[in-house]
Amino acid sequence: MTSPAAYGAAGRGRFRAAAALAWRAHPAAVLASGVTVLLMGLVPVAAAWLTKLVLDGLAAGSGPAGLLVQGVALGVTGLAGAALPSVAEYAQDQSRRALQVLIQDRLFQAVNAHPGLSRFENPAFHDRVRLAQEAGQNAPQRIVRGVLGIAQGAVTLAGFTAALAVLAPWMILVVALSAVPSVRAQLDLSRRRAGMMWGVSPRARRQIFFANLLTSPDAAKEIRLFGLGDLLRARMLRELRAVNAAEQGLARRTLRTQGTLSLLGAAVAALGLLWAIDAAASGTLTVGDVAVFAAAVAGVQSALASIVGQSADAHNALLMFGHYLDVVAEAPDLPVPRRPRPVPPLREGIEVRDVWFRYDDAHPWVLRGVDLFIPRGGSLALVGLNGAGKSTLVKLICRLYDPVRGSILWDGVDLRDLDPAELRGRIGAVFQDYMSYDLTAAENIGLGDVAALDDRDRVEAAARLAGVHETITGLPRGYDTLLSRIFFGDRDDPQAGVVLSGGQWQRLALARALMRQARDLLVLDEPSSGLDAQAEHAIHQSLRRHRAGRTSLLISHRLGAVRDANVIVVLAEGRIAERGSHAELMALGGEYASLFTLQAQGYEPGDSRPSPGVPNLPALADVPGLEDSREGASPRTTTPSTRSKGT
Ligand SMILES: Nc1ncnc2c1ncn2[C@@H]1O[C@H](COP(=O)(O)OP(=O)(O)OP(=O)(O)O)[C@@H](O)[C@H]1O
Repeated sequence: MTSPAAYGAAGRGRFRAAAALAWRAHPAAVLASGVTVLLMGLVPVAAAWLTKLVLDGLAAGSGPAGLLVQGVALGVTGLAGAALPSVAEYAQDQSRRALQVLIQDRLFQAVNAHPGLSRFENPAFHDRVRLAQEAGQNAPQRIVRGVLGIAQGAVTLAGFTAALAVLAPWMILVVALSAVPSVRAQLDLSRRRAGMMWGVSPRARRQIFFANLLTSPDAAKEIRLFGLGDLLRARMLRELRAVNAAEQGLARRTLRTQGTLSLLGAAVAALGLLWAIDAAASGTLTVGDVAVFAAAVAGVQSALASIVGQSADAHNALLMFGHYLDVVAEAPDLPVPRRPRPVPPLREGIEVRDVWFRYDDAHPWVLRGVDLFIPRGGSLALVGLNGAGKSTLVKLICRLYDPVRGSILWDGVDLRDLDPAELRGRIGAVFQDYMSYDLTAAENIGLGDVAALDDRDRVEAAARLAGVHETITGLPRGYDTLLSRIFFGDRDDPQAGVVLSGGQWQRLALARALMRQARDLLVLDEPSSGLDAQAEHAIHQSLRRHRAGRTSLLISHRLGAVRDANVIVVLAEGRIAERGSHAELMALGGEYASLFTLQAQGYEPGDSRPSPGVPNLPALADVPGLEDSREGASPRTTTPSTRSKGT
């Protein structure tokens, strides 16, 4: 557990960070807020004293002329009391808006600064980012407002304490003592609130996940086909109810605590007032004194309550702000060298040297001592069954993760010694799980090379290479057509989206990678899995011409597409099982040969025999629940499939 001293130091650090941010975002608004809240602290004290002076004057028989100054002052105080809160709110809103921009900017700079993928696959990171976003929206503002509120309460408290010191010093002690349990209870509640929010965070995340799933265009088809709507809705509600139950528990505790504290405060005020009335009856206090006494007791209590409430809120905001500071200060998920070596154009090649990798210590090894070399200008194809580790190896070559053991070398230099951004600047890649951006067709392609985003000639050239140019020119606004399933509407509306087919999206993704055609290494992870046979053939012809003389790494389950690679590497369970040219591997008669033969057989009529070395799948009729129940149905046979995830 954190010690109180360490906690205090952390709290002070967070406060300094929040104050510095607020000042940096909008100094004038912070100054204006400070001045207005201090004046607001003085108003009730001034009003009470002026009221006392007016009442005492009236009791002493002064006429309107004698009380003119006090009356005008009382009016000005009332005006200030009415106007200042609006001015303060305006200044605080200005500060809040400026702070939000600054904070979101820093938060997402920090998120972008992670060069790898591991953080994004870690649920705790997502929880922290979500809380950091929530905290970033309002925590610094709450902290600053809390401190200003405390200052305002302190001014009011000092004024009324002075009044009580004159009229009934013992009452200061009674009111102060009655505030002690309030301070403790509010701080306890604040700590519980921060703990509760962290505790329900995974549930809140799941609730958002289910809610998004229910409206996601990607999921809509399966949800309807499999009738998943009610199940997902029930799961969403289960998470929401659990979050609500935790909040409800805290709300009940807050109600109990605050109810008890209010009763205690009312009892103290009632006792004081009884004493004041008695003292006035016996002539110890004037009528004005009674008025100022009643205002002072109420003022001290409400100033104390406000100080305690503002401290608790600021304390809670400080705890939440900790999540933001943690995310912003988090070290990059992959170590980035302080002085990275430059990444010159590839001269010799890329070497994977005895690479072992697993996603974390609890996971099994995905790659087990992989060695390979992609010479400059050469093409290497990776093949293997699902889960063999092909995409993982590609991600390591792009340094989205670091090998657990072994290394990957770019012209003999370990990737760990290079700047990841510079390295990626030398690579063009399309991944199996490519992105479809709700942007125009031109932007979807141009994002492959941000510097050439507006270079229509290059965008078109990449689109032609990927065989998608004709499709795009046939769209209502050609390259400027918005491609989207979210922003969908009237055809004449420039904001309306057009929906593409899966294969068309895949060609766009390929075109995006081909924007980097001049880069040193082109990585194509299943670039054609969603294409029809004709398109696939055309694309591979085009890529073959395009890849000639360029360094490329190709993954495909369609072995016909990789047969002309210089070297084909067969991965099996994270190890290299075979390597060689197509002819060499066919002559070897191993796994590649059996997979290739099997695929070739798929195009021959009437041969459904399983090939050696390829896992055989059960026939559908052998799978429980999938027996063919149709009467007289002829038995069905299934052929083992090597289709990729993307198909
Ligand atoms: N982000 C991840 N976290 C944990 N395990 C992962 C992750 N990505 C992949 N894996 C695991 O690593 C193994 C290899 O996956 P990988 O995607 O590299 O295989 P692949 O050969 O590309 O398969 P496919 O042909 O199906 O695309 C699989 O067992 C998979 O479950």
